[in-house]
Amino acid sequence: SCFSFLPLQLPYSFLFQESQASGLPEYIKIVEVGPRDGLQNEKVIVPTDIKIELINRLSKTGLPAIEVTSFVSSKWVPQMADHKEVMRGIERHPGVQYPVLTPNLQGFHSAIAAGATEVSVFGAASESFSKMNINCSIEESIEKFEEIAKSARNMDIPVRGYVSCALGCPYEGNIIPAKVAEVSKRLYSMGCYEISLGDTVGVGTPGSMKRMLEAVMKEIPLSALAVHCHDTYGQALANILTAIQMGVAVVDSSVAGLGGCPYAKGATGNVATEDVIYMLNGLGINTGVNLYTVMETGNFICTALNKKTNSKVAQASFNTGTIH
Ligand SMILES: CC(C)(COP(=O)([O-])OP(=O)([O-])OC[C@H]1O[C@@H](n2cnc3c(N)ncnc32)[C@H](O)[C@@H]1OP(=O)([O-])[O-])[C@@H](O)C(=O)NCCC(=O)NCCSC(=O)C[C@@](C)(O)CC(=O)[O-]
Repeated sequence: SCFSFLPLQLPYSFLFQESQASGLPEYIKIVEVGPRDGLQNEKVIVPTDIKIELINRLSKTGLPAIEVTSFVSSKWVPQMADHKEVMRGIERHPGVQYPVLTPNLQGFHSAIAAGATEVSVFGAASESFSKMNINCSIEESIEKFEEIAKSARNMDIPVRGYVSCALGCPYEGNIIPAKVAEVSKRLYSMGCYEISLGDTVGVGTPGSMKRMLEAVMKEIPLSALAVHCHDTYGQALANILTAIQMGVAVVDSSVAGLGGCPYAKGATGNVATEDVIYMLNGLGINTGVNLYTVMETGNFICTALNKKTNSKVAQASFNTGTIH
């Protein structure tokens, strides 16, 4: 193509296609979940200094939020056992949020002691998944999250809320949109500033995304919604496009498409951050994130893990030496 000789340093605004597609948000916030969701499923324990360097590199890309680690039981998720060291070891950039996962008060207190200034609680719209993931029912999880929300409020700590299995469950299959809306509403009502709707197994399609969002949007303002898509069935970008066409302006993604949930067998990684940025750049939507530095960071972590990137954009660019 005529762009094949574009120097990599070219301001990427130049690469924006012309139209600001009407009706789409002008700015989309990307929440990078690679260091947590991406790494948690790695079989081999990733050295703590690699995790820290990954986060430090991501902090220089313009990403507004980077999920650092999880304050969960190391018996359940051994990869996150170094949560304190990672939280303490990273360089924090002004203006970047560094949330961490906390399933209960114990996790919340250790997160705060390690210097966390934002936490995420993680519930599910499926009873079976809740049990397998955090060893309690949805109702019991809400009680634990309420305790976190209360303590967090007293300390001015923002709380984000996840709803897993929003488009399907690895154990129960279909999940009805009304259940997703109900759990989302409870998290929002207890003070979660944002609800991230997780397609944990990556089985959703634009059709199920639309039906689910229509139900959730009746209960929660659009400005408080995020989507978190895994790409198991190759539908993640289509699902994200559907969500942003409906006005959702926060998208979770993982550098190099790393990841998978340890309690959702067979589920692959999150949608790759590189691929989301490329799509949004093409739509003329601002993210403030530099695609090249994210690709370099993807290359860093894939080399460290001795893995191939799952980002199509990174594969294409490294194959041709260009970015179109
Ligand atoms: C929630 C628990 C802890 C309950 O686990 P439990 O066994 O029911 O906990 P418990 O309260 O009965 O305590 C048992 C032991 O765990 C310890 N414990 C208790 N709490 C903590 C804590 N916070 N941090 C560290 N240790 C903890 C506690 O101290 C005790 O230790 P022991 O006395 O036996 O030595 C457990 O089930 C767990 O750690 N689960 C991990 C779940 C997880 O991290 N899943 C992956 C993230 S979710 C996800 O990926 C989905 C998402 C968010 O990305 C969105 C999407 O894609 O859908």
